[in-house]
Amino acid sequence: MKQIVTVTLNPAIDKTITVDRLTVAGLNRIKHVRMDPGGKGINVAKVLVQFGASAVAWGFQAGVEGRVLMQMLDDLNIHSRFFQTAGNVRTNLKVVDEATKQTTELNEIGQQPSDSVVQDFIRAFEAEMKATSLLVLGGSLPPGLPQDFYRTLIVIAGKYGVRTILDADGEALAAGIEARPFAIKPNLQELEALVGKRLPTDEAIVHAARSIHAQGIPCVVVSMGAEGAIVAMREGTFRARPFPITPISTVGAGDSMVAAMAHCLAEGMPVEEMVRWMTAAGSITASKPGTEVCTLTEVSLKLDAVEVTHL
Ligand SMILES: Nc1ncnc2c1ncn2[C@@H]1O[C@H](COP(=O)(O)OP(=O)(O)OP(=O)(O)O)[C@@H](O)[C@H]1O
Ligand SMILES: O=P(O)(O)OC[C@@]1(O)O[C@H](CO)[C@@H](O)[C@@H]1O
Repeated sequence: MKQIVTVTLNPAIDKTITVDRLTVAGLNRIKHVRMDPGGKGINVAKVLVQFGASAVAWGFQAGVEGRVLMQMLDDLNIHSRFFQTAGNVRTNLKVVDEATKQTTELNEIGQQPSDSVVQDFIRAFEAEMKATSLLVLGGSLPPGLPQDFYRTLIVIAGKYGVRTILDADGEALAAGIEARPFAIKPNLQELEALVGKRLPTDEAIVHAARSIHAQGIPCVVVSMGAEGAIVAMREGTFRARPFPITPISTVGAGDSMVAAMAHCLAEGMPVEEMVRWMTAAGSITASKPGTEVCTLTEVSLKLDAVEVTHL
């Protein structure tokens, strides 16, 4: 069976700190700290490993934090290929406010990979596509990489018949879409930025998702936090509503959706089932601390609790 490759060009160590109530411009005493390997493609790989899929995480890494990150991936039994560059992997701070149940994210900009390492990456990536069925591209681009870097990778993957799921935002998403990835998964804010207007109703979101689908993107998934998701595909447009949870940290919820999509595509599952899997995976991850992700058993048990409507 061919593998799934996830790419995290700007990985991170996620440092999640919990405070009773966040006081801006005041002293905050930290109750709890946890560290997780982070970055969108890495989170997708974490879920896929839990699901028993054959996945490899690719990207750039640097410095002491890079070594710590590689050790964290090893500890989670995640196969990886990270190209070493100068500097240090970033640390992204996630501040959980227990009183409001809100998380504030402070993400570093990341480390610029050298040109020669980028060229090495592209060469090896192209070779790897021959053994790959599905590609997941996730997260921000590190400084120095052109905004159309994802488009370049999608074009290379396409030469080998590899389908791509793209989870990015801003210019990287807009440029990536030009290469016609198989799927995109913007959250609502990212979709609004992409279409350049507010989308205040389900009808407006459906219209925007369908119009992007009509531009040649087979699967458009719009994630909407506690409101669930809207999915536009050839088979139809679906509205998914999750079961209620107590959100602990929503960090990685969107990545868990992407991972569930990759899993379902690899398994050739029917579209409506895929919508169920994606929603359940996102919601279970949102109910876990830090950047901890859902497991196969947890998701399987909750599939029937997701409400899916064919619009
Ligand atoms: N508070 C919540 N209650 C129930 N389900 C949730 C909640 N937050 C997230 N989810 C689930 O996770 C999915 C993805 O969430 P969201 O739209 O916040 O993704 P995202 O913004 O891409 O997240 P991230 O970038 O942090 O991974 C939702 O579609 C939903 O199924
Ligand atoms: O700064 P980016 O690359 O946009 O997002 C990075 C990040 O916030 O995304 C993941 C959650 O989706 C976290 O693990 C990680 O810290």
